[in-house]
Amino acid sequence: MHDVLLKITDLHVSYGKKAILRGASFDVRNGECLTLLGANGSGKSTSMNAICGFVKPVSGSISLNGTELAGKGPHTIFKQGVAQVSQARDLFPDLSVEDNLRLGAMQRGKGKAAQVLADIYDRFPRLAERRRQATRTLSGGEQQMVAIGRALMSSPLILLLDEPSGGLSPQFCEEIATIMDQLKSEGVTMLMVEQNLNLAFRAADRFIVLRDGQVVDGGDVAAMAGDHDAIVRNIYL
Ligand SMILES: Nc1ncnc2c1ncn2[C@@H]1O[C@H](COP(=O)(O)OP(=O)(O)OP(=O)(O)O)[C@@H](O)[C@H]1O
Repeated sequence: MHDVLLKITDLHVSYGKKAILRGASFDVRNGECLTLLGANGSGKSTSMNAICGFVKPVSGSISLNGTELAGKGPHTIFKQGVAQVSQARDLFPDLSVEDNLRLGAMQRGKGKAAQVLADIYDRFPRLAERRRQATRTLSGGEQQMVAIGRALMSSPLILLLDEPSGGLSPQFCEEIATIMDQLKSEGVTMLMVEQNLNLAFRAADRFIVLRDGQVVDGGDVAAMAGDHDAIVRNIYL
């Protein structure tokens, strides 16, 4: 097993003539949670979308366990083991919780999917209780759990989370943080974009700061000993 699971090297992404990522390089190590920080428009979501194949890079490398992903399509990248937690709004609102979860299994055989589904219900008892309910009738936080559960159904090598706390109450942010702690203790590798700095620093092992499409700062969260002010200043410079 490589120490580095995902290696991004000199990544350039443009929308039309507008360069958004301008030589971004960073690694995600096996089993860690890395958080991408940066001001609005610095290229965080673009980085996630390039890794998932929704946006094609102009140049640079995205390597997963030594396999090149840059230029491949979203379906191929998903099959290689990269699962993005969709926003809750991307769920199928009229389908039941269970049907939404099952859609995440795609590649799995029937027996394996049933086992993974059982594991997800163990992890999210709240979803088990609501398995037959139409997803639109769930609260925002519960829908976010379905989105995380659906991504986990493919047993990914790396889970990408774009704003997992988006619009949730403090109580649900806490629940999401607990879920992420649990995933980390199980060795799930995660890459996260999160504007809620409390959640970002609580869940992450390491952080990087993007500015104008380049990585300008980064380090271990634990080494900061709770002193986040300097990082915050660096984000919003
Ligand atoms: N599909 C697109 N077409 C054209 N420009 C885009 C597209 N998607 C994003 N952009 C632009 O690219 C820049 C970076 O956007 P991106 O969403 O990556 O930033 P971000 O760091 O995630 O910001 P935020 O914190 O506001 O979500 C922005 O200026 C945005 O307007």
